[in-house]
Amino acid sequence: MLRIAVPNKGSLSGPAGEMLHEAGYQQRRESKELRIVDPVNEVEFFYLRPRDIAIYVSSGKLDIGITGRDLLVDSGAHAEEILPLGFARSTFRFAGKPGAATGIDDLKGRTVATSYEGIVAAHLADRGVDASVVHLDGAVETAIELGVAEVIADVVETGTSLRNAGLEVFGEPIMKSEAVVIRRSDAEPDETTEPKVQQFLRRLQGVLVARTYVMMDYDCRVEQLEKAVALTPGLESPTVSPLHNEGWVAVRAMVPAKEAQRIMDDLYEIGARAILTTAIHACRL
Ligand SMILES: Nc1ncnc2c1ncn2[C@@H]1O[C@H](COP(=O)(O)OP(=O)(O)OP(=O)(O)O)[C@@H](O)[C@H]1O
Ligand SMILES: O=P(O)(O)OC[C@H]1O[C@H](OP(=O)(O)OP(=O)(O)O)[C@H](O)[C@@H]1O
Ligand SMILES: [Mg+2]
Repeated sequence: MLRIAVPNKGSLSGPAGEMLHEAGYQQRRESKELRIVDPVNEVEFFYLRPRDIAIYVSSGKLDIGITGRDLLVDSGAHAEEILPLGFARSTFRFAGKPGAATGIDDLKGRTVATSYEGIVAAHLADRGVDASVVHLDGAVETAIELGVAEVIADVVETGTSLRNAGLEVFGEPIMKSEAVVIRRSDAEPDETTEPKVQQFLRRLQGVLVARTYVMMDYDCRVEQLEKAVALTPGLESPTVSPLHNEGWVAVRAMVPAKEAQRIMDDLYEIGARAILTTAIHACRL
């Protein structure tokens, strides 16, 4: 049975559960459940604090886990990222009152408050900046107003929390994060676990593809086929089938969802008709 760590709370928890559900795995029915077994898929899910997941996975007691890249790096645990998942995207940045600092060199001798002490201390050390780091559990934006620190380093998504606290980012982004699947760094692939891990990754990749692509179908004249195929090259190559009316073909290809409307306009321009897009619910590439 594959043992997988899933975030039990916070920004990662909801989207991780949804992705696993879309990938066909049973998920817990209520938020207080700490572990469940999915007997059909032979997987056991452990619902753990996102911050602890890399530590469990590095211990080797759990095979893989879902966490944030920033949390993985911050933990310093002996685990590595094996698949980015595209949700809980954020940037990790320094911020302060307007004009408080313009770059990392201004932090010398000052105090930085953060929930990600590992990332901040390593970043400062890398750049040879001698500053103090104060660890806070959350709501770090308030630390400046209350005089605990002059500068903070925190997760920024929309920037609303910083704006509400009258703070501005400064310096280069420290890191970009998103949800990731992790496993122990020196995991020795064994014959029973490895195929299950690969199957799990293929299922999640299938969800990612189904979220990013749509299926496009259209009819076009044979003379326009090369131009049409250039607009919809598909992953390998599009499917082209004859139509009952001679001189016409039906074409089917996957296209990026974000570009679907533009591609439909371009296909129409070159004479394609009956252009349809449909959602993809699951996929194995
Ligand atoms: N507003 C946000 N938008 C996107 N990702 C976020 C946001 N806040 C936190 N994250 C990401 O979520 C992970 C942190 O999860 P964690 O559950 O510890 O914090 P949280 O979402 O702030 O929840 P809580 O503070 O309730 O514990 C990190 O990978 C972080 O980058
Ligand atoms: O740029 P934004 O869209 O405002 O998002 C970033 C904020 O979201 C998270 O806070 P959360 O609400 O989880 O509270 P916390 O600080 O207690 O973790 C994070 O710590 C930032 O404060
Ligand atoms: Mg938080």
